[in-house]
Parts: sequence; structure tokens; C-alpha cells
Amino acid sequence: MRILVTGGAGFIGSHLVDKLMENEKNEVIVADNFFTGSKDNLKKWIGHPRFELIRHDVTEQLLIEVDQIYHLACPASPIFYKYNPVKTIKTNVIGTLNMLGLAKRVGARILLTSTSEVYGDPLEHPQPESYWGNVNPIGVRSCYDEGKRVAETLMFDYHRQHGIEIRIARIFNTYGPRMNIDDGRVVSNFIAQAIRGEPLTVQVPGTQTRSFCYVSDMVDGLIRLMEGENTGPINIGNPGEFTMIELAENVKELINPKVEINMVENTPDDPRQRKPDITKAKELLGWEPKVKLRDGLPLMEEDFRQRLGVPKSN
Ligand SMILES: NC(=O)c1ccc[n+]([C@@H]2O[C@H](COP(=O)([O-])OP(=O)(O)OC[C@H]3O[C@@H](n4cnc5c(N)ncnc54)[C@H](O)[C@@H]3O)[C@@H](O)[C@H]2O)c1
Ligand SMILES: O=C(O)[C@H]1O[C@H](OP(=O)(O)OP(=O)(O)OC[C@H]2O[C@@H](n3ccc(=O)[nH]c3=O)[C@H](O)[C@@H]2O)[C@H](O)[C@@H](O)[C@@H]1O
Repeated sequence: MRILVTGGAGFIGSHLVDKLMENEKNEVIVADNFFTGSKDNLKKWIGHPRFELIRHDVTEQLLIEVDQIYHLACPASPIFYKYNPVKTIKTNVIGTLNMLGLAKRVGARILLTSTSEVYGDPLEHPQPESYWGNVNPIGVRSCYDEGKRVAETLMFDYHRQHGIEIRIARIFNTYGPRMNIDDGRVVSNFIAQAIRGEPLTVQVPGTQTRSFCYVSDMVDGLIRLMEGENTGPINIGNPGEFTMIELAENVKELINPKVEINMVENTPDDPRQRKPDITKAKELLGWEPKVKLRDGLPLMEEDFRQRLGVPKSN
């Protein structure tokens, strides 16, 4: 099987590559423009005979021969996707069109990593896949939310019109080793802050919730979806729901009980609650997450301490 992973130099993508490379029958090609990803995440595979890394921007055509496409390329942290919103929406729309064009030309199956952000600031809780969402079409997050919504539409139109085999995963907040240290997302921020002995920055009101999935569970879910018979969309996430204050308290207790928790300003359109309904993933993929937040945080702490050069003092 020859497998293309777009965005494979990023956080989730590089863990997915590790898992796919475990199967000796797989050849893996990564296409990435290194906007938020890094060669470092793939260093153990560079030079491997079954692995290839291409510097490529998915907003341009890619002409290669593959059997499967995991299409992850897209900045995922709000600070990065808001940095150049026009590029973000181009990546979601033109990038997904290009990958669907490739899938059509070579007859490949394609999986899109969509997001729980397609539900916007949800009025249904928890969110089942049948919920259509509550998204601001002109806000500062729209380049990402609406971009992913169009990407999902394109996937289904190519499926209906051209018979392309599609898979759509709606990913809920995922965390783990290799996240960018200054990525701006909440788990990486809190862990880096706790290790550096800086106050944890909880954005107001602090009662907003998220449900955090450890990256190994996520990768397992994505591969099951690709290999299974269902197009999706299927929610993949951990239903354990926490307020941002609860998350900060957990990080404080586990990593550095001396740090303070500071309330800081938030950004517009921040969803107030988010928790996946994973009934479909359980029934159709036989998947559910295994790693609890309090077990996953220390694994991420270890990786961050190594990269920050701050060993744990006893
Ligand atoms: N991590 C999460 O919590 C989460 C949640 C929902 C959805 N997702 C989705 O999963 C995917 C991966 O997210 P991640 O957390 O690993 O983010 P990430 O930023 O670490 O990885 C994204 C990768 O895509 C690459 N990229 C960005 N624009 C590109 C372009 N135009 N051409 C080629 N490569 C490009 C980046 O360089 C990076 O390597 C994204 O599609 C994201 O929307 C992630
Ligand atoms: O899972 C998803 O579907 C989406 O979730 C995230 O978006 P978001 O939930 O806003 O992620 P964070 O930036 O980590 O914020 C989570 C919450 O933490 C809060 N936060 C963030 C950073 C911080 O330092 N402090 C803090 O309290 C934010 O206000 C927000 O309420 C990801 O960044 C998107 O890529 C992804 O598609």
C-alpha cells in the first residue's frame, strides 16, 4: 500500500506516520510545507527506504501515484490559522480540491481530518454527527471552521458525483508529545507554563469546556476509519469533558503545584462547550479512547521537559 499523508510533519500527522510505518507492507509519502510542522518530527524516518518527504504546498497540484490519502494539511492552532486567514481557507478549499483531484485520477481512498469546530459554538450538547452546527460565517475563526465545512462538502460532492471513496473524521481537541511548544493551544500552553514556572493563562470565563483526546487514541481511530467501510463523518474524540479551570488545576497538581492560575482575556467566538457523542465511532469502528487526561498529561510533560531542557526536580 502506498500512502500519502499531507501535513505529515505536524503533530498528529507525524504520529500517524509512525504507526503506518510499523506495517512493513506500507510505503509512506509525506507532503508538507512546514508552516507549523517540522522535519524533526519525522527524523527517525528520513532516509528509510519505505519513506519519502516532499516539501509541497497542497494549494498546488501534486502528481504522484498512491492508494490512500490521509489529508491533514492545515494549520490547526487558532493563533496559526488566524495568522494568515486567506491562506488557511485556501489550504482547506483549494488544498482539499487538489487532493480530491489526485484521489480521482489515481483511484485512491481519501480521509479528511475535519474538526469539531464544524459545530461552532454548539447549541446541542454533546455533539452528535447529525448536528449541523452554529458557526459564524464572517468571524475570525471562520477561515478554519467554514474552510473545514466546505472541505467536507467537497468530499461528499466528489463521492456522489465521481464515486470517490471518502472518509471524514471530525477530530476533537487532541494533545500529546510533539505539539509545538509555543503552539498556543491550551494543553501545550499550560504544560509549557507549568514547567517554566509561569502562571497558567486561563482565558475568561474559564468555565468553557473541551474534551481532550490523547494522540495515540486519535491515530488508532483515524486508521480504523480509513480501513473500515463507513464514509463518516464520524466524531473521534474523548468524551471526558473539563472546564479550562479544571484543566489548569490538573496541570498545576500534576506538574508544578507552585504555579499561579491567572485569568486573561479571551478571543471572539470561542465555543463555550464541546464534547463528542462517540456512539457512531463505538458502533461502526469498534473504537473508543483508552488514555485518560491524567495519564496523558505526564507523557506530554516528559516530552516538553526534554525539549525545554528542564528536568523534573524531586
Ligand atoms: N490537534 C487537534 O486538536 C485537532 C482537532 C481537530 C482537527 N484537527 C485537524 O488535524 C490536522 C492536523 O492537526 P495538528 O494538530 O497535527 O496540526 P499541526 O499544525 O501540527 O499540523 C498541520 C500540518 O500541516 C502542514 N500544513 C499546513 N498548511 C499546509 C499547506 N498549505 N500545504 C502543506 N502542508 C501544510 C503544517 O506544516 C503541519 O505540518 C489538521 O487538519 C487539523 O485541522 C486537529
Ligand atoms: O478540536 C477541535 O476541533 C479544534 O480545537 C482547537 O481549537 P480550540 O478548542 O479553540 O483550542 P485551544 O486554542 O486549545 O483552546 C481551548 C480552550 O482553552 C482556552 N485557552 C487557550 C489557551 C490558553 O492559554 N488558555 C486558555 O484558557 C481557550 O479560550 C479555549 O476555550 C484546535 O486548535 C483546532 O485545531 C481544532 O480543530
